[in-house]
Amino acid sequence: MSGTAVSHTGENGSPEITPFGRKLAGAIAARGPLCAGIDPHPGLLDAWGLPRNVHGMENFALKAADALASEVAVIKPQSAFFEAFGAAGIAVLERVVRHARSAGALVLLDVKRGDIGSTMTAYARAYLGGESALDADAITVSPYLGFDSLDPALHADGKGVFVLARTSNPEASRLQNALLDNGKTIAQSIVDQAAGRNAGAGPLGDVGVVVGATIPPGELDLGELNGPILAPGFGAQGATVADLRALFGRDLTGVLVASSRDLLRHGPGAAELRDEARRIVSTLAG
Ligand SMILES: O=C(O)c1cc(=O)[nH]c(=O)n1[C@@H]1O[C@H](COP(=O)(O)O)[C@@H](O)[C@H]1O
Repeated sequence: MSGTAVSHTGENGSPEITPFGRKLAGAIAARGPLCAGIDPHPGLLDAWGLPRNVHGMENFALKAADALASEVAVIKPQSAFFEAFGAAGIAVLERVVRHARSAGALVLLDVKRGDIGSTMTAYARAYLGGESALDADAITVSPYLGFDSLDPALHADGKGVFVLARTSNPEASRLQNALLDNGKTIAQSIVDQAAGRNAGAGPLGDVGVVVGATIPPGELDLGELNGPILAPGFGAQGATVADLRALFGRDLTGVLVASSRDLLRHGPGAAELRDEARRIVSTLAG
């Protein structure tokens, strides 16, 4: 279930790469649909009794990864909090990514990248290229340079993307619910383009979308997506399990529920972090 992409030998004898969607479906079946965010906020460093410097951040991030990566399906480090410390912070991020993958979690690196195709190729190499020190299983991407500009990341073998469609923040609605000339909202058009890439894949395609758990039900038609949905906004941003069910339906198949601050505030004890992760998974199943 971990980041190891090559799992079988294909008919022609060459290694067959397990698609990200299949790995994710297996991870969710085994561990539940929780995506644990690792967001080393200054306020959380204070709460864990750690200094607001790169050493405190390193201690926080490695402790959180160590406690949670053997428990949850997906670990989502938020790159911004690591980048804030420059090269030393990126070095910590590299360790977190490696450590979480080797403990059996899939790593969704939250970098929200998006650029013209040739630059996107470099981003894909940085985050989804097997040779990179930041090689993750999936990344978050922004489609505002055009969905097809994301192609280099969409074509990375065995890797996944989560495309921002309808984000959890209150400022998002005006732009993402704006109507295109075909009468669809921008958010719906992004979902539909992701669905086009996932057609025929099973059990889940590799192209996920980000839909905030905080948005009102009924805005989006996700019925044809055939891919995973990352739902941030649960916990610290106010969304509840009832909100998730109202938005995505009773059975949350394919929905990866993300929590960062609300989960991490249960640290620094590893047992407390794991207990809280288990509690969330059981409420999502019930
Ligand atoms: O892509 C994301 O993960 C994301 C998308 C979105 O719509 N809203 C959102 O909050 N996020 C990220 O999810 C995390 C939310 O953290 P908490 O609110 O502390 O659970 C942050 O790392 C955000 O950058």
